[in-house]
Amino acid sequence: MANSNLKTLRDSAAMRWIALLLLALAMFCSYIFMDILSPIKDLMLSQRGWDSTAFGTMQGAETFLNVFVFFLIFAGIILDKMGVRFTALLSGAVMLVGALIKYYAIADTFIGSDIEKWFTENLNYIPGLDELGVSPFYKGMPASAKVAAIGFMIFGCGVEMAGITVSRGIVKWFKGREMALAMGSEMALARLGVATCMIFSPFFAKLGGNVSVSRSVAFGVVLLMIALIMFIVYFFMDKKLDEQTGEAEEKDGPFKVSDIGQILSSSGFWLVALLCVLYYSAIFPFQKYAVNMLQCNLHLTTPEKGSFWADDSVTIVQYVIMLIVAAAGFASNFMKKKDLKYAMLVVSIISLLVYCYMGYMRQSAEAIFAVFPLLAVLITPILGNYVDHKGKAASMLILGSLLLIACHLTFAFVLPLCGNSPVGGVVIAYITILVLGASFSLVPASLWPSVPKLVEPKIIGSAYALIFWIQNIGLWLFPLLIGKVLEGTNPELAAKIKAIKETTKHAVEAGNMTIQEANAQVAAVSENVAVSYNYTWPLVMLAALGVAAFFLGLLLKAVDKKKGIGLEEPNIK
Ligand SMILES: NCCCC[C@H](NC(=O)[C@@H](N)CCCCN)C(=O)O
Repeated sequence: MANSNLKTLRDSAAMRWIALLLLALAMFCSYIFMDILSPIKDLMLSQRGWDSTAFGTMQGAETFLNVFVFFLIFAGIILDKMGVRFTALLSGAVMLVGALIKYYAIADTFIGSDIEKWFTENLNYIPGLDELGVSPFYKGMPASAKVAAIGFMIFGCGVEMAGITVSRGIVKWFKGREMALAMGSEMALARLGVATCMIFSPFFAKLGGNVSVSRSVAFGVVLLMIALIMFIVYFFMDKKLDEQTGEAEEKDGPFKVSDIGQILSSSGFWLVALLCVLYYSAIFPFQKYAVNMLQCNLHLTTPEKGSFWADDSVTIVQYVIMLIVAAAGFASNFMKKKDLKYAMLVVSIISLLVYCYMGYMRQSAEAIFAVFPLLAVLITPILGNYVDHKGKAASMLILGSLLLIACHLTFAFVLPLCGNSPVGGVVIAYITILVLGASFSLVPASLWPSVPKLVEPKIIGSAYALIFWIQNIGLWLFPLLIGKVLEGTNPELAAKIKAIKETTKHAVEAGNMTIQEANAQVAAVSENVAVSYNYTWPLVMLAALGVAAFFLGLLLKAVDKKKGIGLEEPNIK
């Protein structure tokens, strides 16, 4: 250490922020993998023969073990018993194992393998769970979707465990210092991960003109290897810190069953946990379908191959502009001089507008939707700072819910009217997505820092684990429900696929068509069906979640006033 007065690693600002960078980069990579298939739902339908229900079931599997096998609760116990660095390594390894299984399911080698055959015939339900309607598999689910679901379940355990571990790690390194800014920065980088995924997943899938969905998943797997390396480096920093402080590990809040009772008896905790599950259920599951929703509503016309806007290098330029938006916006938080702060913000906003223009010119739903997490990258730390100094967390939760309702209703009822007006449609889509991005900054920036005001410091880790668990119930259920509502409200599309499958099957049996020709016809119809869904009802369902979150927000504000919880008070007095 440069300064001999510094006693431990965490006393050095540089070391503290390096520790945060390692944890946040690991989360950045995990958030990329989390949504790796979301922007290529249309390709999964056309290349792997999935339908919306298979896609929704597979996506929902991510939270299955956390919710029904209570893995998140165990993760909390492991974290409190074994400490941050061990749990970080464990979560990194679990994420990687799950990702490798998912990669195998999507890989070309899986097609026609014995494993595919076995999974086609077996694992049609889990005894007991099927009766309850919570089985992550069903009869007729494509084998690749079943195996991908198994991989995604394991990944889901790792990523949620990592989420709790990183939060606790930040508390360990930043307690009494710039903790809210550190948490906001970590979330901002995670959002950048989602934006990166929206651009690079389709980019890799379509690289060089030939479509390969497994290439996107391979990209995610490589990133998870990097995440594991980040956790390994963090392991040594954390160990060094403990050697310096003389602490064996964080033992200040061990998980005890009696603590759960204490947490569950707090009305404020319940209101925040319910608001969290309602709000996040209308965001994360939506994110998995948003690109397809835009494709279905905007009738985008991909630029001709060989034209300037269709070139792969434009994607890279657009990503660099995205990094400028994020870096300038993020840096503005640290500028002491007001002029410099505003200059950074102006650079960030101008870059954002350039980014939006490029997204329009490329007619790319993925690039258009990528501004959603991008705005959150820009303003989550700013709002976190606001909560730290000015408070108003409960009001921000209410405002965030109102914006959520307005956005989902606009997607449901206004966007479909703009399909024939290419510029109008894209402009409305951009504005709505940006407003949704603002909502997605308001709620997380105020919700997560409010939890320490609701429970004793000793049980904060357990409280986060419980909120994550309750939230995961919604994150499991809603992708599934969106898929089902989508299929249910678009019966003619499912019938179209069934009809072409039957017609081509008969033609092949009669010797009038080769299997290749039949597959090509099915793929062509599937491709057309994939961009023809009417998303009105799934979106109305998500808006209804926003309405419930809004009323809970009002109730929380009233309870806060009555009980003096201090949610409207600044964190730093
Ligand atoms: N330091 C704040 C941690 C919470 C961030 C929050 N993430 C979650 O709530 C995860 N449980 C979500 C996992 C998503 C699963 N698809 C966030 O706002 O990202």
